[in-house]
Amino acid sequence: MVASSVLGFPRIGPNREIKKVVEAYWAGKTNAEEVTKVAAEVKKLNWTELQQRGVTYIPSGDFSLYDHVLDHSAAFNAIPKRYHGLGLSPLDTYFAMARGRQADGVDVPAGEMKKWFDSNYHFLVPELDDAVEFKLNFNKPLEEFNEAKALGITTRPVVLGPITYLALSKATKEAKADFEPISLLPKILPVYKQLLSELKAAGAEWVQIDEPILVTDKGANFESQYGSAYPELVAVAPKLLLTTFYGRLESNVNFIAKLPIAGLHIDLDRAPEQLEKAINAVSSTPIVLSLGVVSGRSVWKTDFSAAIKLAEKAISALGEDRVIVATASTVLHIPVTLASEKKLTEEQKDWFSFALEKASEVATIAAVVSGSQDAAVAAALEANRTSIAKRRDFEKNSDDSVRKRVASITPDQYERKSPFAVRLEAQKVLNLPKFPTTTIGSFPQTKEIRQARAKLGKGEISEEEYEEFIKKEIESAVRFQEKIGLDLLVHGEPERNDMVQYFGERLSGFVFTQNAWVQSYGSRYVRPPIIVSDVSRKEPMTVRWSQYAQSLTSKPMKGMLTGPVTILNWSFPRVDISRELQAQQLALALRDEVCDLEAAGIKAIQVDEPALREGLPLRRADWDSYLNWAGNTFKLSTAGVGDHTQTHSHFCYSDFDDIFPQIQRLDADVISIEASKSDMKLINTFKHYGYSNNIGPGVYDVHSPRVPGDVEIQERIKAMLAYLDQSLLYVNPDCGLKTRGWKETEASLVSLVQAARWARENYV
Ligand code: MET
Ligand SMILES: [Zn+2]
Repeated sequence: MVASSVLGFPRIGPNREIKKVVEAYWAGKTNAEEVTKVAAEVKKLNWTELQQRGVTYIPSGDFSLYDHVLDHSAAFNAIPKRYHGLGLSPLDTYFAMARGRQADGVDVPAGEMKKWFDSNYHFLVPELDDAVEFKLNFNKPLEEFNEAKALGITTRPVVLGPITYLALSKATKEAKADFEPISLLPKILPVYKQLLSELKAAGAEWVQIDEPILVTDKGANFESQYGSAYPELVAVAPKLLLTTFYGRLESNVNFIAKLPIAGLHIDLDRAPEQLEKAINAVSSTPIVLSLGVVSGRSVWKTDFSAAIKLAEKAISALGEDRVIVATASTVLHIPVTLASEKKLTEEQKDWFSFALEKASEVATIAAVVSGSQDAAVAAALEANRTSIAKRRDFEKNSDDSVRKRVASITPDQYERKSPFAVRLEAQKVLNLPKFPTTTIGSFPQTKEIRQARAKLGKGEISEEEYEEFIKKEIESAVRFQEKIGLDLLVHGEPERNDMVQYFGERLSGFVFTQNAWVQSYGSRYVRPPIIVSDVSRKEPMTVRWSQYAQSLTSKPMKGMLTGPVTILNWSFPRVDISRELQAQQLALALRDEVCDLEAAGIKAIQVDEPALREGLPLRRADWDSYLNWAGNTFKLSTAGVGDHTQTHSHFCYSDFDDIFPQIQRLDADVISIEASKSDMKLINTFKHYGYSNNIGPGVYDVHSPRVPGDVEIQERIKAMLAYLDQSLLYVNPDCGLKTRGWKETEASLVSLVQAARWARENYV
């Protein structure tokens, strides 16, 4: 009998229960007991659902109140010094690491957040040095294993593997210059051994140990570490299933198959071609092969026939007992269940499958390849065949005018009319001072704004009343910026529920869900739209609001758009046509919008591409092709304007060092880029590559409620000016302010404006 498994499950709760309780806790409206209680209910529900759907291996230990990498650091006592001795409870220390804390005389910034592999999930980067004293503060997988056991449910605990954990870590500021976190492997292993042996003693048969670093180019560097660490772990652990996901192992499979592990999981959604190599690598070993045939990243229904073919191939080589049918990765990246969607048409619903439905898929596929004669299994197989065939039919409806327009794109459409130096002169019409201050676009999305939007949705207020409300919000954002003395203004984006959803709702080709939330970071969840057919613009999407905002002030107003690559990366894309083609369609729609904004008198237009970096393939060999089409689509969307129009772009959340030259290639007149949390690591990048257009590295972290002082901002400006041309430096925060409150927004921006004034006086 072939077993089935799910590698990890969304931990947000079917109705965003975790967000609600955690935010209430932060606001002082509830206590730690209540948080634990709600978390227990969500875990119970997840386990029960997976059990009912017939999944053989159900994950535990993958739950988190904020981030599973942060949980791991807290459990292993990798708590940076700045959080010691603050007199906080363990839970408050944990949240201080996650989001900083500024209360009751305590003032500590949050840790750095980075994108988790090539996804839109963010993890807290562990900070390590030789002084770290690893010890097991708590055994989360064990606690959850026992929690499930008490409910009568046997689970397979999930642990983040030691090599991936260390490879994702960074050195603290205090670390020796040549310190590499991986050097701590001998020091961390005893703690892993304790964790694993406790699981064994508690009766866990298997443990899932996640080592996704193996699908990146870095993975191969760690061959000797895998070779030394895993035999030690295996000696004391339950059976270890080493899991790799999000990409291909390439030759790493050869050394991994030599480890004394009991199972190996490979991602066959992202890399179906690696099956054969994996079978060959494990065939002469006792290793069980877990086949990731059901995507954990896509919301489209799995084509059973393709999955079955892969599974049958493995079974014929290894036998039924050595094959598991699994999700390709955790299904954390997709919404909880299709059952919550009441507004999708029956046709649309039939195309998709969310986390719970994917669980049913793995169970069904496993049953089919085990030769099940069950009528329900046969019916599910038949239903899948019909759904897939219907979707294939639908895919034949392409929008000919869009396809033709894409096919006739010419190279000159990617380029601005004149080089930057000429544009810089022409853009003096904006009348900006030296060190221009600006923000990234959004202002606080207050309760009032969310309520007004909800009321409009429920029909409790009319379209006109809503518009009046938005106008007032824009007006007060404009007055606020004038009052504190910002130079280049924004309208504040009060009309936008989300920077991608807003555009998706106005373009053809998307469908929307009501409750399909996925975790982006901590309590921030997003509801990505789904691209289902060719994309085009029906009418201008933002011009009216930008024009209105500009009419209120004599200062220049930035138009604000989300770029093609970000819309694509933060949506669930189609899987029947290439991502490149989808991005081109988006770019043409945005190009029209950019030109319309210019025609409406908007002198500066920002096209945000925060997700450009996360779409970067995990293997360097695949980078050029991605960067080429992604960069081109950005350029296509912005290059239609005249020299006097200032184009901006914005990037955040990630390491930009390695793609910095590509950002230069985009040729935006101004870029703003997140910089404050990575300890100004970007500074080194500037030193290395330089930058020739205007640039505003963020001077403070907006993902934390902490308020920076003006001297702190001055220091950052000073540091940046060591490598950047003072005539090209902009002063702005790291990102938009939508998740912040007004109080801290005002205090922080006042510091920012003061710091820019200081710079004007000190750099003449
Ligand atoms: C995640 S990047 C956000 C950019 C957007 N313009 C904002 O300010 O919200
Ligand atoms: Zn941003």
